[in-house]
Order: sequence, then C-alpha cells, then structure tokens
Amino acid sequence: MARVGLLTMSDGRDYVARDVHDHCVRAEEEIAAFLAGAGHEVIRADGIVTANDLATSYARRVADARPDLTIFSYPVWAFPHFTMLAAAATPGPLLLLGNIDPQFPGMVGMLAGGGGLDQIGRVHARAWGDINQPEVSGRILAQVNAAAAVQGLRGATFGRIGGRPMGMYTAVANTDQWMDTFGIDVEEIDQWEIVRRADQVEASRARQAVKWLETHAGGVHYDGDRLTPELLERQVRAYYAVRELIDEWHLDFSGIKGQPELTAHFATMDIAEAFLNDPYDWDGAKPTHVTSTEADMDGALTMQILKGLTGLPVLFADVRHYHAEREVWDLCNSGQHATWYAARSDDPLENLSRVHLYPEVFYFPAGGASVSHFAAPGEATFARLTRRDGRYRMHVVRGAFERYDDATNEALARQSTFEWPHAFTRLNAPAGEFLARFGANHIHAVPGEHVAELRAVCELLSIDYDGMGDAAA
Ligand SMILES: C[C@H](O)[C@@H](O)[C@@H](O)C(=O)CO
Repeated sequence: MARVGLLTMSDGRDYVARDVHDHCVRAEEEIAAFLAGAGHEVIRADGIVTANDLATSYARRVADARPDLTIFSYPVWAFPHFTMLAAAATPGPLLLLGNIDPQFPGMVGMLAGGGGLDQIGRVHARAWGDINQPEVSGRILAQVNAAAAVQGLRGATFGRIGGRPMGMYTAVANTDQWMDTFGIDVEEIDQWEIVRRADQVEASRARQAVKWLETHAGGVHYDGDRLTPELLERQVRAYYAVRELIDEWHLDFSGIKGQPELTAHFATMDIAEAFLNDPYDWDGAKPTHVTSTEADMDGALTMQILKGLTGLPVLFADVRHYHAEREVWDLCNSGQHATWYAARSDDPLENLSRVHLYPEVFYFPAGGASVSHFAAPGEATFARLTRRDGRYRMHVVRGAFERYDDATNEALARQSTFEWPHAFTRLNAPAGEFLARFGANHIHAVPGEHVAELRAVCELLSIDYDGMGDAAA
C-alpha cells in the first residue's frame, strides 16, 4: 500500500475555473476512487488549484503527509506556473496525469506543465488517457509502486556483516553514493558478533528448530562430519544471532560475508540467509528480511527494491552456468535461495517438503547444511543493480523458472554443485547479449511481471535502465 498525493490543476481565470470546476472534481474523484480501489491511501488537496498561492499552499499541505508519489491531474487546460509552484512544494516523486478528452485541453495543460519541469530539470513521470483503460491504469500503478519502493529506501539502514569476500569488487558499493542516490546508510558490523552471540542462544531453542527441520524438510542428510546435529544447531544459533543484530542495530536489510572466515572456521550462513529471506521460520510466520550472500551490497539493494515492489521473498543467485543445448541457465547459489522458492506456497511445510539439507562441499571446511531445492516453475522478472564507470544502471530481463522430472533436475544439478539450491531459468534475452553486458556474478528475481515498475524506479533514481531482450523495448 502506498500513500499517493493528488492535486488537480485548473485555469487561473475565475470565470473559466468556475465553469470547469465540477468537471475537475469529478475527474479527481474518479482518480481517487481508482487508487483507493487498488489499496492505496489517497491524500487529496483541499481544493482545485486555480491560483498561484493555492498551488503552493495546497501542495504544501499534501506534502506534509509525506506521500510516496504525488499526482498532478490535468482534466482541463491549466496555467503552467501552477505546476511549477506546486512541484517546488513537492519534494517527492511526481506523476503528471493528463486526460485524452478533446473537449477539454487537459493534454495541453500536462505538456505545458511537463515542459516547464523539463526546463528546470525536475524529474517527473507522465501518464495520459482514460483511467479505465488497462494500459493507463497499469502505467499509473507501476509509477505508484515504483515510487513507494524508492521512497521505502530513503532513511533505510543496510547491515554489512563482515567486509568484502574473496576480493569481490561487485559486492562492494560506495557508501557516499548510496546515501546520495538512494538515501541509505550502512552499518559495518563484525562477523565476530555472530560467533559471539550464537554461543549465547538458548540450547533448547536451537534444538527445537533442528527438530522442526528434521521433521518437515524433505531430508536432512547427516554424514557425521560436514553435517551433524551439532553443526545444524550452530547454524540455527547463527540465525538467531543475526536476528538480534537486526533488532539491535535497526537494520532494514543486510548482507553476510561468510567466506572465508565463517565457512572455514565456524559454519556456513546458509540456514540463516535462507530463513531470513523467508516469510516464516520454525517459530511461525514473520516478515522477510533481505539478506545477501557474500555481503553483496548492490545485490541486497536490488533485492530490497524488488521486495518494495512486490512484498515477496526475493531470489539471490549466482549466474552459475548456461546449458546451451537447452538454452537454460543454472541460477545456483553457493549460499542460499529462500526456501519459499521451492514451491512458492503460503504453507511453509509445502515448501520445506521440497528442501534437502546436505553436508557442505569442499569449499566450506567448517561444514553445516546447504539448503538445496529446485525453484518451482513460473514467470519471473530478473534484475541487478551494477555500476559502469561509477554510474548506476539496472539490468532487467524477463524469464521463467523451469523444473523437470527428478532425474533431469538431478543430472543438471550434478553438472554444477548438486548440494546447492538451483533455479533453472529460461531468460528472454540471447545468452550472448546477457553475458556480454551483465555487470555482476549475482542476479535476483521475483515472480511476475515487473519490468515497467523497474523502468520507473530507474527514472525516479536517475539511474540508467538497461533492459535486455524483450525488456529492452
Ligand atoms: C564457493 C565459491 O567461493 C563461490 O562462493 C563463488 O563461486 C561465488 O559464488 C561467487 O559469487
């Protein structure tokens, strides 16, 4: 649910404003009803804007409610300086909405206002037409969702637990640039805190959780070495330790370095990361907390934006392999995929029934469980924030998760790392285009179609939109 401000621009001549007043009010009521019907909170101005001082005072009053997006509606010709004054009093994202009604020159009003904003370099979005038309309502809702996701970043705090892993430049972002572009602060927290606090977690809590996993997971494959009940308990303790850090440091999203210190000498963070990203754990339902593997900052930020758009758990994966003969990617992760992706069910037990906990592989001598499953099939939107020569861009590509019969899934997974989670994926972009341009080793996804929203997010953040394949259009 977003908070949307709504102002209607009109004519500055009292005798004209009077004659078009009812038309303006009807148009505003229709927009307000549409937005409320879509589940959003609407903050309407105290009246129709028919004078310069009202443009400022009405806009200030609406801005006081800190809307995620403010819509300037143009059902009739409107004096353009009203737009400029109202925009000056509107700090947040702006959408100009023009009608397509030949009887009333609302389109002229929108273009004159928009042209003025362009002249001063004020970023704004535009929509036009009959709000009852799906392409129009869809464009408006994409802007509303994008604005809510972007505003949701402002004032947030990222918890960077541990530093850069394995020399991974793509995992590290510039904190000044984050504050300037996204309004996000970064807390640097030592991984030692996980080790220290894990020790203090009540044993019974850890045992209870392990019991739940043993009962409900598709399999817990203890081997008496890399995966034992004690190691699984340690991973559960680490999960609770990170939950404590999130609460105490007021973290909105996080990343955990893991390699090599924890994965060599403590345990992997796979259980922690999987269930932090999940909308549940063994204690019941809970909000998801975006947590990136390898403390990947721009990865976590991409996930936080995708969560802001959908409210859903978000996938974090390595771009591990391309099966050219199948034109399918193996999006696997040396860390975790939220277990929700195993069946995308509201019933945690249905998801868990498809999850297998395997002993960690040779990369991770400290051991623990890897959280393995094959992502359930379905359409999805894939995205990743990267930087080119210091400038942010958002790679966006459509695609779909695929899952095959057990034997095929296993055969494909054994070509990479069977024990890790896999999302076999068909992308709507040629592999050559993708590999030539994709600027990171990690990719993120959410179910459904979100290309228009991501394009709007890039406009609002003044970063480059880099659509691939059919998302380029
Ligand atoms: C186990 C390896 O170090 C992996 O973590 C590495 O290949 C990556 O996934 C890097 O993103």
